[in-house]
Amino acid sequence: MNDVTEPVSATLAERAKRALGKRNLVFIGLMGAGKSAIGRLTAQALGIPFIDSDHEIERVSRMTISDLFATYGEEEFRALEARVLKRLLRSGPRVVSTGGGAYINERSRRQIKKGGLTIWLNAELDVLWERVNKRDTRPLLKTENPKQTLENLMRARYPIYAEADLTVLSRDVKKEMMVEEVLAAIADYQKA
Ligand SMILES: Nc1ncnc2c1ncn2[C@@H]1O[C@H](COP(=O)(O)OP(=O)(O)O)[C@@H](O)[C@H]1O
Ligand SMILES: O=C(O)C1=C[C@@H](OP(=O)(O)O)[C@@H](O)[C@H](O)C1
Ligand SMILES: [Mg+2]
Repeated sequence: MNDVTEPVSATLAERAKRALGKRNLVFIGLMGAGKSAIGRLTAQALGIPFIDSDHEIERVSRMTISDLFATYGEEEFRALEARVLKRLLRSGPRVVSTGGGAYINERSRRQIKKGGLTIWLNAELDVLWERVNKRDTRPLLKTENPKQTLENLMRARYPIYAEADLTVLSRDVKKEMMVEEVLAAIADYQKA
């Protein structure tokens, strides 16, 4: 039990920052859940650096995610993703937003669990679909029936995302409200 009384004046962001300490905060969840967008805003609120692992992968490879998948295939992409994550998670505190498949890959999942506090942005299919169908940047959804593909990924992945330390329901509310809920979840988190 933590018996230190919080000063009443501490803002939610300050309390969350204190609870996070030197750990990284790692966003996981399916495509369209808001990991990149909410991760960036959360880092701003906490006043700590933000890195999106897909962005970092694109920077070091000088290729887009789509081109990486098309040229080298998913397996090579996962190997590169695991290497990049290992480096990004070496020191903290940072907010790291991962791509949707990172936590599903065993090697990356091990690194993520070791490297920080994990937060799953859980979302319903229709919320995700409304968001991802506006863009064609996600190679895994270039199928005949992308909504069905997304649903299949939900079934396969949600039990694994559920291992996260924290879960917040991602839905169509203002992004600032999502950030508040994320900060509250961190501030309230007590590891057993
Ligand atoms: N709470 C929200 N309300 C409305 N749109 C959102 C919300 N969160 C994210 N988005 C939008 O949904 C799209 C997908 O979000 P993104 O952060 O790229 O998801 P992810 O990185 O999990 O795939 C983006 O256009 C983003 O601006
Ligand atoms: O779910 C996945 O396997 C993927 C999700 C994408 O990231 P977002 O979840 O940020 O869209 C990106 O890493 C790649 O297209 C693969
Ligand atoms: Mg993203």
